[in-house]
Amino acid sequence: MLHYLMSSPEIYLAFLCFLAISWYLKNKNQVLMHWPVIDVLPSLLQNAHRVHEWTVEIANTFGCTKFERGPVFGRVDILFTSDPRNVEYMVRTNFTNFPKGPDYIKTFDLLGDGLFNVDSELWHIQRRMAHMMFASSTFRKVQVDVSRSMVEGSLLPLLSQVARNSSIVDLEDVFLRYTFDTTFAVIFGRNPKYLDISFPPNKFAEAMDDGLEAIFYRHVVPRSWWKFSRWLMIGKERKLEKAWRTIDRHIDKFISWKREDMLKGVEGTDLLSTYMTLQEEREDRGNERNDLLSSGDKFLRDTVLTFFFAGRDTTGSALSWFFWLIAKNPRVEAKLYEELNSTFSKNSTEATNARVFDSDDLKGLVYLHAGLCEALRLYPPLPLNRKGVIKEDILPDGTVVKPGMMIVISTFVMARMEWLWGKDCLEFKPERWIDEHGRLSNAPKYKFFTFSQGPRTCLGRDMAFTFMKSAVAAMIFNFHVEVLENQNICPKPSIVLHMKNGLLVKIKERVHYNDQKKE
Ligand code: HEM
Repeated sequence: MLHYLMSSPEIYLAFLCFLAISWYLKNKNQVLMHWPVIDVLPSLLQNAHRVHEWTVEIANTFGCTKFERGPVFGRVDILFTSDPRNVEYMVRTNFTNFPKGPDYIKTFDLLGDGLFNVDSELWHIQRRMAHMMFASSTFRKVQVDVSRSMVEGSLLPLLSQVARNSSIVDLEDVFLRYTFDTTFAVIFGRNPKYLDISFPPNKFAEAMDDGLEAIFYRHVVPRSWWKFSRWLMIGKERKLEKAWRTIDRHIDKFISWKREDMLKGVEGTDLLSTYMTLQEEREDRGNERNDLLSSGDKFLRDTVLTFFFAGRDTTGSALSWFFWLIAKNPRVEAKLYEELNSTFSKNSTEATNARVFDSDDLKGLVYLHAGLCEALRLYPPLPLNRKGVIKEDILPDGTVVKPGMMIVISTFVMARMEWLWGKDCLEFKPERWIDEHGRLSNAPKYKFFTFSQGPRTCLGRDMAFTFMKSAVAAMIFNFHVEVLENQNICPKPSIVLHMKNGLLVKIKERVHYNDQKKE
């Protein structure tokens, strides 16, 4: 038989094809297929469009920790884990052994040497500086004032207009515009008015989106491939280059504006002004240490871009998923409305006649806080986190990790594990976050990594809650959001958990509001 096959190459080839096709058909429904040489690359490419759902399937099939090797030509050992014990160990207990690593900064090179990217001493210095700012009462007040004025001056008027026209609007687009304006205002001290009923274009926002998209693709294709594309300047890398130039041009302009303001003696309380003032003070003191503050506009560029990247898309994505969950759970919406109604202190605005909540009111809204935490659990805006390894170590589940390995943590998977969150893990239940005394419960915190934990925990968590709460409270109190039926709502394959197709809704003004107007 073998002799016969060898003497007829066509038959031999056909036989090989038959074997390969049968093998493929037999294995094609497997969650992960291992091919010779290219290993799991075809599975990754095949599932890239639904990467978050795929990671859940992997965890359901193989358990919440799985080791894989990349293709031969882009060899990298990857460990996927969603075991909270491992995550806690890496982000807190033995934090110093799990830095972001040099590969991270190369992949996210657009962000330069900003806080998000760097490790060791460079990270310590920046973290201390940024922490001081985020903890200051002045900066907290800026956040409260900015969110209130954006909700009152832009968000509610826009939604009233949409309601009056009975138009259909993509709520995710609205929220990304809202968080663009709020984040921009706290960082640069100006309102760019991206959230407007005319839905204006914005080159800076578009460049940020393109940059994010290219960075995501760097996670899907082998490292050698995206580096080769970069060298040739083709595909997503070309798009990234263009976005990079646009971003730099804009940030240069924002820094110049600020410098002009400072020369005119205009004092700002935004982040950029604060960093620039620190730089000036350093120069005035004649401090010769070659530290970050003396590294000029490059430091300012990397810092403000990092804050912008960290704050805008994450918070916008969280709001979109929250409203989708509310639409699917009218019981929760009713309870939220009840809580808002009993809290509202009479402070309606002249401009819109709509009602916004002040920061003291927002602090006491337990059910609202619980609802947001629950949405952030189910749809973590940063669903994947990456770590490197310095020294060989053993994770709490017994997995050995070695230098050079890439560890990928999925908080999206974590929310979907029955053994961790119970049989109802897929349900949207704000009650999970409230104890028997009606107070916010501490119990779920040890398994909640949406903002990460430990020394590198999110710096903007409170800011995100401020922006989200002001928007959600005013929206639910004044409007009912009706999500259009038959939409395919699913996560977009991206670094940030956006919706793939947006969220189309109609807006209805609440009846109670009209009733009170008549009084
Ligand atoms: C719902 C909204 C947000 C979520 C879910 C979120 C989540 C996270 C996560 C998971 C990390 C850790 C990332 C890592 O270790 O690689 C992080 C870090 C960070 N976040 Fe947030 N974030 C949000 C909003 C914000 C906002 C509004 C800001 C402020 C502008 C901000 C600033 C930062 C910064 C500066 C870091 C880096 C901290 C460090 O490396 O030391 N975040 N965030």
